[in-house]
Amino acid sequence: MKLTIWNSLASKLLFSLAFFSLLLVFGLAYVNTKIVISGYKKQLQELVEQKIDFMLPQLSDALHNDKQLLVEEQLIRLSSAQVINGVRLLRNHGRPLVVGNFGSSHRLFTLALPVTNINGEIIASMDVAVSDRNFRSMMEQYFQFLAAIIAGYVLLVLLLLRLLYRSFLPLRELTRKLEAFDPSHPVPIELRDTSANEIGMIAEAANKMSDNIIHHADFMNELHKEIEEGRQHLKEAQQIARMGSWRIDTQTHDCSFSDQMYVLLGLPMDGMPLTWEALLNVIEPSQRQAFIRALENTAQTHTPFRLMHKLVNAHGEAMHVLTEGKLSLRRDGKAFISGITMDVSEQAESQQMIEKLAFYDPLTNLPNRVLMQDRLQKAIKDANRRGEKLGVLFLDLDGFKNVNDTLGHTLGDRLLKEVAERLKRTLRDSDTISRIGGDEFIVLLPLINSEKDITIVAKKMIDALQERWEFGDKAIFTTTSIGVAIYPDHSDDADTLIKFADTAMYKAKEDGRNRYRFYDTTMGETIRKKLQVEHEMREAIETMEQFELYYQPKISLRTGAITGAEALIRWNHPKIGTVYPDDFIPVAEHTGMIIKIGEWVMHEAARRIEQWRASGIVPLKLAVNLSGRQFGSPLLLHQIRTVLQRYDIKPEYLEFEVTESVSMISLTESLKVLHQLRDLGVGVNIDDFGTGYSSLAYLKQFPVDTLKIDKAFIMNMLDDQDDRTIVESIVSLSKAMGLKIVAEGVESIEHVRLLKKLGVDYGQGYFFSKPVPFGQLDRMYRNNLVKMKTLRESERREAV
Ligand SMILES: Nc1nc2c(ncn2[C@@H]2O[C@@H]3COP(=O)(O)O[C@H]4[C@@H](O)[C@H](n5cnc6c(=O)[nH]c(N)nc65)O[C@@H]4COP(=O)(O)O[C@H]3[C@H]2O)c(=O)[nH]1
Repeated sequence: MKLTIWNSLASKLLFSLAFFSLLLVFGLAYVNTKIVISGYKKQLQELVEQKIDFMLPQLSDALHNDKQLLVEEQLIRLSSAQVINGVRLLRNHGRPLVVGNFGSSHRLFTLALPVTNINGEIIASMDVAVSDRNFRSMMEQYFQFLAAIIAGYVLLVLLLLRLLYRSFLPLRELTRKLEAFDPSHPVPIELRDTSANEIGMIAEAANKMSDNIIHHADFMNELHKEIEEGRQHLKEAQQIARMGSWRIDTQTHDCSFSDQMYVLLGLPMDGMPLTWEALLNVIEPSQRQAFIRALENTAQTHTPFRLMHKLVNAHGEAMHVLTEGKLSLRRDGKAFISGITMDVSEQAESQQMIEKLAFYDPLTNLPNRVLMQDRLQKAIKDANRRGEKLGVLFLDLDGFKNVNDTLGHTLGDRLLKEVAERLKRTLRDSDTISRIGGDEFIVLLPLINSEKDITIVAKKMIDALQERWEFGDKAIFTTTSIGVAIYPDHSDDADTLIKFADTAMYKAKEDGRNRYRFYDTTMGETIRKKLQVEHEMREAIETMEQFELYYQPKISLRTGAITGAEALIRWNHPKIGTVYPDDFIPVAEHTGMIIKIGEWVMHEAARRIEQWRASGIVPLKLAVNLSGRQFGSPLLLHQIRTVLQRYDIKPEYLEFEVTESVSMISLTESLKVLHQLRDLGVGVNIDDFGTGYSSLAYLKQFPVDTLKIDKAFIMNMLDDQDDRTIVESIVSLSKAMGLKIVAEGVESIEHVRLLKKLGVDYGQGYFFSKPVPFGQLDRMYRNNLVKMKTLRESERREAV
């Protein structure tokens, strides 16, 4: 509403006040003037009447007596009074008598009086013209006074109006400020007039009110901020927790959802309300009924519900969710179910993962020991019920540690995965393959009738695992040892069966690896002994005093001369006596003690070479065996260099024997080490050739000059045509490749004859000499030198 002069209360008040004040003033002035005038007139009349009364007896008398002059005199005297203009006497007889200026316009009023005689009879009437002279001056004074009073009054009114106007000014300011007052952004009204009057009180009240509103607005703002922060916090919390909240009307199924719920369901937040049908649609069809039932049950029984179920959201993402809801009543009495839905896919996956980790090997995805034990127990029960046997096969890869040490764990892991795959391909679905740690696997073979069944499977596994493994440019050769225990033959207890299979596996390793062994009762003792050996070997390698190198000479089959010797370690055990390398090298290899032992062997052999040289004899070439772990050790080259330097011997007097299987674990790595050895100037032989299934094509790349044919072939070649064929082909191929050949295990003259016939260069075996202590070798060598010298001389003489 616009404030105008017409609707302004102040202007109305002011105008009214001004108008009524003036009306009052002028009214009062008018009345007062009237009173003053009438009072004055009355006074004048009384004065004139007094004068007339005073002269009236003489006038009456004069009239009565018709004394004209006296009458006139009387009238003149009367008219000479200051307040009388003139007199006119109207007699009953005769002409009117006028005295003075009766007709003057300055007459205030005319006083008509009867003139009576003493009898009371009217004898004349007299008109007296009362002068307005005094009246005028009196009235002038009166009006001046009145004007002064009115002016003063008007001034007073004006002052009052001004006061009033000024008093209303704060109200105008208040109006303006109230109009401008914005409750959403309130600012203090701050009216200046706070004087102690009604307006001041209003101003003060308005100030207070604005302060209160500001305070309230501040409070509301804070509250709003807090609510907003709370809402934001809730939103973020929902985002972080991947949790949406919702509300569903139990009757109409009208839904309302939080933003995160839309996100969760993969639906756009375009203002379109989410419907009950849309919600049901994303729930995994098989779980929809369960969801509806849970809601209905909550609506009926008022008990909260908690449901784990699956969703497939609008983006097609499947997720595990946890939905919880409870019944709530609105103020209007309507019931709805409010709740939350949380994406627990990660937790579900973690849970699955935990369960998987608890029961499965993460590398190969095979059952782990826990699950295998559980399955074994069940399988035992089944086998018991059906009266069948059950095979427990304990597998351990041969030389897996070498793979890990030389090629790294990544490749080791790939190998294990591949092993798992090959085992799966080899076995039936009903068989359980488990990895129980490291390179150890356990296979459960149910439905077994006899040992023969197990033997077939064990062989199949050995065959499957000894094939070449190729990983990029790396080819690995490895074999497997398997121990077998059978339910109920060996035990009816799961743990015992596993333990027995493990024991049998150790036996398979001891017996040369790449084979299987069935458990028998004597094996336990062997294992115990093995642990004992390990313990005692640890003590023995502290000083190395219990160890001794034996030497087995290598003989030239053409000349019969000793051309070298292989250093073979012996452990002179204080209680047991001589312990042969086959009984402790695998343990030393397994535990890593081989590195220290191998270093000692190199030193010992080098010391002997140096000893020969010092005594003036051309040293024999001594061959030192390198196990897989030594071959892959980064210390190997350093150790060899140290030895060569320390004993100051020529590298050509030292050679190293690496078994075929070790050298073939990884072609790339082996080639690298073999080249490094050749660069040092030391010789390298491939030992036990023929057992490792290596291809001669690979061998061609090896910087080696000698092959040692495994003694098993030599020892059997006279009786076994296959072995003989193998020997023949190794010899012919080696010759074609320009390699020297050493035949080990030469036990008889027949061996020698055949080997010579085949063209083998060197022989090593019991026929020539068993491994002997250095002193003995030394004597043999010196005698041989003499013999050779004599032979050469007689040959020379014969020639001459
Ligand atoms: N039946 C029969 N056997 C014969 C005949 N000629 C030699 N032998 C035996 O065959 C083995 C030859 O050594 P190897 O094949 O390198 O096989 C060696 C070698 O691989 C390993 N070894 C020995 N000494 C060391 C060593 O110092 N370091 C490492 N790493 N391994 C060693 O122990 C294995 C066994 O050594 P030993 O028990 O000394 O057994 C020796 C030797 O005594 C024969 O005509 N008939």
